[in-house]
Amino acid sequence: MYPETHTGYSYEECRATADWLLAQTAVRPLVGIVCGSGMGGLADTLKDQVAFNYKDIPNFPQSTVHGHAGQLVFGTLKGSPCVCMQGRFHLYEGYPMQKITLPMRIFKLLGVQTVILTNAAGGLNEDFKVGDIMIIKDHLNMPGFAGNNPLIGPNDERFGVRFPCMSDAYDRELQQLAMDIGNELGYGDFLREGVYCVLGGPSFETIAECRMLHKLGADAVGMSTVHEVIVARHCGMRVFALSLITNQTVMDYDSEEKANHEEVLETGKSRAEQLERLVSTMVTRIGHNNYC
Ligand SMILES: O=P(O)(O)O[C@H]1O[C@H](CO)[C@@H](O)[C@H]1O
Ligand SMILES: Nc1nc2[nH]cnc2c(=O)[nH]1
Repeated sequence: MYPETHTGYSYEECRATADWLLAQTAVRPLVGIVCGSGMGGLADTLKDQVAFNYKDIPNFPQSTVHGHAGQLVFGTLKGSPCVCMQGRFHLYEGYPMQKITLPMRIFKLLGVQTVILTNAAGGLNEDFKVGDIMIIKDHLNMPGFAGNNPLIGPNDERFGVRFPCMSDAYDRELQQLAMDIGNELGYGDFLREGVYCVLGGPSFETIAECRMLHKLGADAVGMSTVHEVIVARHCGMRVFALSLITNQTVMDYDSEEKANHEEVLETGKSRAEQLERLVSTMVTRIGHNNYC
């Protein structure tokens, strides 16, 4: 009934991967972090690191994109136990959605309660500037409109329900916490909130596509995060996500601007310090079991 590419990994295979990792580190992470393009420096801020190359982890895919190192790093952030993906997987790398989202189920089985995702995105909102950090409050799942959802296939109730709710995908308390911390850190001038739209990539958008996405209510566009969020919410983890606006999308036929991955990585570098401080401060203030 379900094509092979839709079956993903079984609960037992996910459990085996999680148990393999747990056997090799004493860290019991409550927070899982995913680093966006050019934002892998976040993982370097973890103390007492135990790092695994993706190629050594049973069932894990490999990172193929420049700016995604391909390591799973365990450690502590100001005393809080964390696990951090230094490099994520994207649909355009040729992996099925069930594979690019596998790490979310591994996070869950490692004991993670809160997932923090970061990404590089093109700004669609004309009020945004390159270097702005956008707290994601909602998403538009374009591949989902075409029938591509990471939860397609048989549902294993040990992970979650068949029809998970997504109107509360992005935890509102965590959004407020990020806004408060950002303001305390003096980031008010470049801290925004908005709607992230995912496309399959790897080609960047045409001018007509950018205009359409903006009209549909998207503030930023990228090629990741949403699938991970859906799987993380399906298995009951809290989610916080942010986009670094690495480039302004082209909306005007007279513009000479051209989207490119080098600019994306450069902007990542130039905001690395602030991003790391925002995320690490959040980690120290997130309460578990009783929320914030
Ligand atoms: O979403 P992350 O992984 O940050 O990467 C973003 O940057 C790349 C394009 O430059 C695409 O992969 C896009 O999704
Ligand atoms: N799709 C898309 N992804 C990005 N990632 C970083 N910038 C962009 C962009 O402009 N478009």
